Order: sequence, then structure tokens, then C-alpha cells
Amino acid sequence: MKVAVLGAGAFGTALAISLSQTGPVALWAREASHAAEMAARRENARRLPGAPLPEALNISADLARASAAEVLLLAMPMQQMGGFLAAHSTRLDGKILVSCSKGIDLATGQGPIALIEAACPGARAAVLTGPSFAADIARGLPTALTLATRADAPDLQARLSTPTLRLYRTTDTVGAELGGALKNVIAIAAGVVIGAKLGDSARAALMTRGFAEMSRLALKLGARPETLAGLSGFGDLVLTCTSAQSRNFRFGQALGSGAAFDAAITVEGAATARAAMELGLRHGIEMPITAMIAALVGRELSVSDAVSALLSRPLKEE
Ligand SMILES: NC(=O)C1=CN([C@@H]2O[C@H](COP(=O)(O)OP(=O)(O)OC[C@H]3O[C@@H](n4cnc5c(N)ncnc54)[C@H](OP(=O)(O)O)[C@@H]3O)[C@@H](O)[C@H]2O)C=CC1
Ligand SMILES: O=C(CO)COP(=O)(O)O
Repeated sequence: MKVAVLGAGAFGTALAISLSQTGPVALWAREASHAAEMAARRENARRLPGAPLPEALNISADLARASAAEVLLLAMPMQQMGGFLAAHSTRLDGKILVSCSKGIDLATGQGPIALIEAACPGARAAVLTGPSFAADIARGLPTALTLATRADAPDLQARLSTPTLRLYRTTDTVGAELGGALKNVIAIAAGVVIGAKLGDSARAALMTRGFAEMSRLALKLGARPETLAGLSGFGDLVLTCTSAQSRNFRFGQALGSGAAFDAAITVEGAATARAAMELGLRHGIEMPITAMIAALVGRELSVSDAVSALLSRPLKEE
């Protein structure tokens, strides 16, 4: 199965580098100048500097050529995916479309699988998610991810695994999508706690209560508990809440400490906080941490007011 990665950001580039070990891979960038620069330097200096691009990796800005592959990995920010699918649905329909994005679409309240199925009804939709920093994958460090598809897909699992990228498969697409989306919101909150110097104990409490609210919403929407406890949920929550490599965590740190943050950096949890809060309201699920992050991101609340609001919630059973 030929593979192409659509979206030459940090994650798409890292996956393309890793997958080049096991077969031909194309990497598509939306800007011709970006593709030309990568092809000339054999490096994605804009998005993943310091990671050499293998000679076998075919780089282009020609979507028709790249999307001739059977398996297309969609590696762009979640809020861009709906527009991308709508613009190219004819070309993408009938393919195996693997979303590598983590988030909930703010416009529709849906995850990547539903967006793909709505735009491309003839496609096979999948989600690739789990604890993995692009830089680690690109360096060939060991990484384990979850591949979620509605129908069991050992063939796709085998094609997208490499000696250092170990995929586990599941048919719980709801759990895999929501785990990856919601953990980013909690990672922003963990960053706020550290940025505001509230301490590691407070971060551990927040991660635990954050996991509880992630699980409440996901289970209500049909996820399986074991998926939430797996790589795409708990695993990625731990990674993102504890590492300064995470952009969501760093964004939270900046919010907590009052520092500036570059608005051009992809921070999926910012839009997803609001989308998740709206889903929680619609389904009657209490999500106090998510609501706090949505309000902080929207500058509707100060950090000290947000912390006071969380600490003054009624005492209850765990
Ligand atoms: N970085 C990481 O470690 C990981 C990221 N992810 C997920 O991967 C997704 C992408 O993140 P990441 O690669 O890091 O983000 P980056 O910010 O590094 O790159 C985003 C890429 O998407 C491209 N893009 C933006 N809008 C569109 C569009 N409308 N059509 C086509 N391409 C577009 C950008 O193009 P351009 O360069 O031209 O602006 C850019 O190349 C996110 O959902 C993230 O959560 C998942 C696991 C790890
Ligand atoms: O999803 C990720 C790690 O699994 C990447 O996290 P950030 O988007 O916060 O950098």
C-alpha cells in the first residue's frame, strides 16, 4: 500500500520520515515554496528543523500526485480539516484516510472520523493518535500509538507500523478521538498550574480530575473505558501534561505566568476546550476544568479567579 502524508507540519513530516523506512512515502505541502525548500535542503526547516528527510521521501506540492497513494494521512490542525476535506472531497473519496489530528471541530462539534465520513462517504476513515512528539518519532525513538478504525484493520496497522513506531489497533474510534482531543485541554490546564507556580501536587490533582471529566464525556458518547485508560487517553494525558515539549502545556504555562505566546503555534486544546465544553453542556456532563480553560483562552476569566472557582466547588465523593 502506497502512503502519502498530506500536511507538512511537524507531525506529518515526522510520520513521513518514519514510514519511509518501510516503503515509498510522499509528503505533500500546501505551499509550493515550502515543498521546494524541503526538497532542496532535505529538511523541513520551517516546521521540524534538525530532522533529515530520507532520500526515499518524495516531497511535492502537487495534491493530484500525492493523493494517488491508497493511504492518505491527514496531518493538519483540526480546525483546518473540515475545509480541507470539503475542498478536495472528490479527490480523496474512496481512499483510506487516516486523521493524525487531535481535536474537536468547533463548527460542528464532531471529531475527524465524522468529518471524513461526511465529506468522503466512500472513504475508509481511521484515526492515528497517542503519546508521541514529532521530534521523538523523527529521531527514531521508540513510540507507541493507537490506530482506530470502525472495522478491524490489521492490514493498515501493519503498513503504518515501523521498527520504532509500534501501533496498537482498536475499533473504538470514539474513545481514541476523544482521548486525544480532550487531553490537550487538560494539558493547557496543567501548564497553567505550573506557570502560576501552584506546584506539582496541584498538577497531579488536576490531571486526575481532568481524566475523570475526559472519561465522563467520552463514556457518555460511547467510548470504552479501556480506550480512555490506554495510549490515546491516559498515555497521552501523562505525556502532554508533564513535558515542556508540548505546545499545549507551554501555552498553558504562558497563560499561568502572564507571558506572551506566539499565536502562530498550533495549540489544539484552545479551540477544543470550547468545543468540548459545548458538547458537555449538550449532554449534561459536568466539565469544570474544560470550562475554566475555555474561559481563560477567551480572556473571560483571570487565572486567580479560575483557580478560586475550582477550589470553591462543593466538596463531594471522589
Ligand atoms: N507535533 C506533534 O508532536 C504532534 C502533533 N499531532 C497533531 O498533528 C496535527 C498537526 O500538528 P503539527 O503537524 O504538529 O502542526 P504544525 O503547526 O507543525 O503544522 C501544521 C501543518 O498543517 C498545514 N496546514 C494548515 N492548514 C492547512 C490547510 N488548510 N490545508 C492543508 N494544510 C494545512 C500547515 O501548512 P503551512 O506549513 O503551509 O502553514 C502546516 O504544515 C495536530 O492536530 C496535532 O495535535 C499529534 C501528535 C504529535
Ligand atoms: O499530541 C502531542 C503529543 O502526543 C503533541 O502535543 P502538543 O500538540 O501539545 O505539542
